[in-house]
Amino acid sequence: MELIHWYFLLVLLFVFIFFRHKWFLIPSNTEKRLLLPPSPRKLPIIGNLHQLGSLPHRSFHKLSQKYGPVMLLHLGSKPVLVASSVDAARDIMKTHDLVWSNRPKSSIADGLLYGSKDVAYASYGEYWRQIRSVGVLHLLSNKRVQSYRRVREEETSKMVENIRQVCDSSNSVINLREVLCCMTNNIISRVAIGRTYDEAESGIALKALLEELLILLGTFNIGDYIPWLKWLNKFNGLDARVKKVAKDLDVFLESVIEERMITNKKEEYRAGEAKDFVDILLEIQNGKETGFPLPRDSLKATLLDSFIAGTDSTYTTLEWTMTELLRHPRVMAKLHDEVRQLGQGKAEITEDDLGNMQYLKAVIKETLRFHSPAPLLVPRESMEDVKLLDYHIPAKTQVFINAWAIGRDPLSWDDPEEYQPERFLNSDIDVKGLNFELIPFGAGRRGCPGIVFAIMVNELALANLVHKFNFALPKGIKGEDLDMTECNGLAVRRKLPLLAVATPWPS
Ligand code: HEM
Repeated sequence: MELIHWYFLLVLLFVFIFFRHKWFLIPSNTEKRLLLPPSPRKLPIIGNLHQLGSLPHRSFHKLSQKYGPVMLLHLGSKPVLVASSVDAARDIMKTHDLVWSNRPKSSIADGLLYGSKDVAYASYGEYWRQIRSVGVLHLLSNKRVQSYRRVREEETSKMVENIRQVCDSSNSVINLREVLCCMTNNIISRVAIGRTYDEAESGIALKALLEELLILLGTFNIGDYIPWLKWLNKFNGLDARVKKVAKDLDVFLESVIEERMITNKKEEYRAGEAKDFVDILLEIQNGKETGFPLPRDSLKATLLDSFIAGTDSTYTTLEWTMTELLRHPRVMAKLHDEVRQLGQGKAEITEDDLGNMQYLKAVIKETLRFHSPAPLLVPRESMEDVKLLDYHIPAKTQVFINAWAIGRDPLSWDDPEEYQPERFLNSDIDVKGLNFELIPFGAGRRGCPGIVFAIMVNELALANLVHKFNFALPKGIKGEDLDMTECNGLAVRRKLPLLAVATPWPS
């Protein structure tokens, strides 16, 4: 055969192979064997975005009852997996934890956190490993968390005092959200920057600024899912809000750091007072202790992370706990008995007393099961093709793990819709990321490094509240009538703040 014919045949063969896969989409044998998870029908352009609803953890749960515990949605052009079973969660956060250790890009986080230089939003890689080790070893180690005991105890006492003052006034209805939020924010603020919101000269402005930071990070950004629509953010004001908050926060953080560098706060510490995050980060920024330098932007992003990750999630847990206690007088009475017996004769409960309060610990675990503040955890993204149970998951798929649905799965829990702390009394199940039926803090490499801190704040505050007061709902409201509607944000909280009447005990 002439050379020209061979050449012609070769071109034909090449065109056939190329078109078969790319254009005509006829699956090859390998592709035929790749089983993708079931998907609800999607619409052009928006995909399944219309099925998200205002409370995605609930919408996903409903969909998963039809499509199964692993389903693949498309939010705009992004493939998004929803995992709603213990096995799927374990597969992602344990068996294939490394593959799933990336976070999807968020342009809002990029804008607010110096290009996602913090721990929570940083992409997986050497930088994240370094910045996470700063958090785990220097800021949130058990020893360091212990060192902030005085801050927690002082702010808890202040909260009790504030409630007592309202009891003394004629209008004795207390906005519990407000007091719990104020206590938590003051603790985090003192630990991170060495002073409470109101001690800062621009106290009110800082409070509003941090609130706006959390709102923006909880905002759904269409541009992340339908990239060609990101121009919309110029017109709806989102881009401008992000820019303004980032700039104002930067001015504030720079002033905190500059002031510290001039006054060298280290020498001012009173005996027994713990170093705050600013001083610890300034000490290690040259890299002598860590082996890598800490640029100024990373330092500022890390400070912001403590406010973002540590405030709303913590006080929201306390607000849900008080809500459930007011709805369940039996549980409240049992908790009173334990705390008042162990706290007998004490002016206040300290962290030394918490070790024996088994029912108190069970109450907090039950709240985290029933009202996980981060019901879909923090999204992750696969870095390469990976198997999930029997399914093939392509690289760059985002995953939401529905911790809220897993916490209510009847396969794992008896009477899952009942608030029953007793279920944890003779059980080894904990929230630390080893029991995949209870994962309010996630698990694995990207699991929450603030668990010990968060649990200590919650236990101490709850113990002192029930030690010092009897709580009731305002006149005319019964526990069963309490509005339990949720509101979505960075943490899922009650739509309406919790109001209650407190009576000092012993009266
Ligand atoms: C009740 C309170 C809290 C809850 C429910 C909570 C929950 C979570 C969850 C679900 C994640 C994502 C885990 C994953 O992807 O597997 C996370 C990550 C994180 N949390 Fe918490 N958290 C709480 C308190 C705190 C506190 C007090 C701090 C620090 C002061 C903190 C710092 C962080 C950080 C830095 C990350 C990012 C970890 C990474 O991406 O490597 N959290 N948290």
